[in-house]
Amino acid sequence: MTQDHGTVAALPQEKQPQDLTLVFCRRRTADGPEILLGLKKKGFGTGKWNGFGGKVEAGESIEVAAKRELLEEAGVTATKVAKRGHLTFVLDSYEHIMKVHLYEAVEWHGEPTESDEMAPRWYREDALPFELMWADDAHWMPLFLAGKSFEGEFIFKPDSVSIDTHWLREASFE
Ligand SMILES: COc1nc(N)nc2c1ncn2[C@H]1C[C@H](O)[C@@H](COP(=O)(O)OP(=O)(O)OP(=O)(O)O)O1
Repeated sequence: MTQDHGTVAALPQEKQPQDLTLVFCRRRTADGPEILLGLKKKGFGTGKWNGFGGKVEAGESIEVAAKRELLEEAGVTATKVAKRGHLTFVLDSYEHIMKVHLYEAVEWHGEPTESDEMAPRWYREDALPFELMWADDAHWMPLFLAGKSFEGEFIFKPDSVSIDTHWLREASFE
């Protein structure tokens, strides 16, 4: 794990924070564990494989928002989720500082179904398409897959593709 904590650049003053969610479902198969990713079809991050999530709406709890976005985007109902990450993202191409609340769906049901926003697909956890995912994912996903919880900040370069500075550390959300 990279430990740049303390050396990361100051967050931009002109951007307001915005809460977003990101949820991952997992399953065990005869070939090993798999994780559900979705190909983003429109909006921010189009063309990337990611978990399911979006902005928390006014008056909505973060956990309710996480479950709502999973249902809207993948047709999957989560009855129990566990907070696994708190990640801050800063990109020139996004007007807010993203505060992303990352969850694992611990209990869920429903067959993943394509929506207007995401096309879901199960991936083996040892064969994730990191080259088609956000650059930060390669840093924290190993912690997620190992069952750990974490927090961190990722400040992207002006291209909004590669990471300029970051820190990442294990954390507890109990
Ligand atoms: C920059 O790095 C990122 N990495 C990862 N793994 N995920 C990210 C990154 N930046 C954003 N995300 C996630 C956070 C959210 O789950 C989505 C973005 O949400 P979106 O803009 O699609 O929110 P919605 O409310 O669904 O959008 P609409 O307002 O268009 O309905 O990406």
